[in-house]
Amino acid sequence: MSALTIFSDKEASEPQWHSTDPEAIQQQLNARGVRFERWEADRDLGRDPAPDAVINAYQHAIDRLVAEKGYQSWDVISLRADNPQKEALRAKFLNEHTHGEDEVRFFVEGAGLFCLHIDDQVCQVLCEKNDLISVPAGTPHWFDMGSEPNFTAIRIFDNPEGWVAQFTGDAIADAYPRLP
Ligand SMILES: CSCCC(=O)/C(O)=C/O
Ligand SMILES: [Fe+2]
Ligand code: NI
Repeated sequence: MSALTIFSDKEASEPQWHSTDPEAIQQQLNARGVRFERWEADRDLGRDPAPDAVINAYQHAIDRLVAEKGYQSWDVISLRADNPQKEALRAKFLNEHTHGEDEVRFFVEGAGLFCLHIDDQVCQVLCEKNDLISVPAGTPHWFDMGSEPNFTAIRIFDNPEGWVAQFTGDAIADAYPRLP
């Protein structure tokens, strides 16, 4: 179940707010400039889907986002617990970073934890299958896929190059809860 937990960025041990209600989550995130919607990820992709198969299955969703916002490129990130690079990839995304464009992700399988550092708060969004999230350009954030990753997400970019990040060098992520 999707969830949002909000902390102060100075106190990681005691959440200020928590909900699993999609409407309440949406309200809190929208108020901070973050788009959060429940879309329909209803295509059967098999156990380990090839990126092209995921794109083909969800071309209609990509087309909708491109028509709305003019996005220029997209790719698929899909990780399973048997991926030999899972620890390195987990560590990479656990570093706080920003992008020069909105971070648009459509979860079509599994789950992952987006942690958004907005003003003086940290918003931890547990994104699950069906969730569309768009984090404004320049928002410091990190992402936890957990020790046994299991998710497939379509990433949509506002540039032709795809994923480009600037790491902030702030170790804030180390203080906050992670997925098991
Ligand atoms: C579900 S996408 C996770 C990886 C990524 O693209 C990113 O930018 C995390 O912050
Ligand atoms: Fe990111
Ligand atoms: Ni909960």
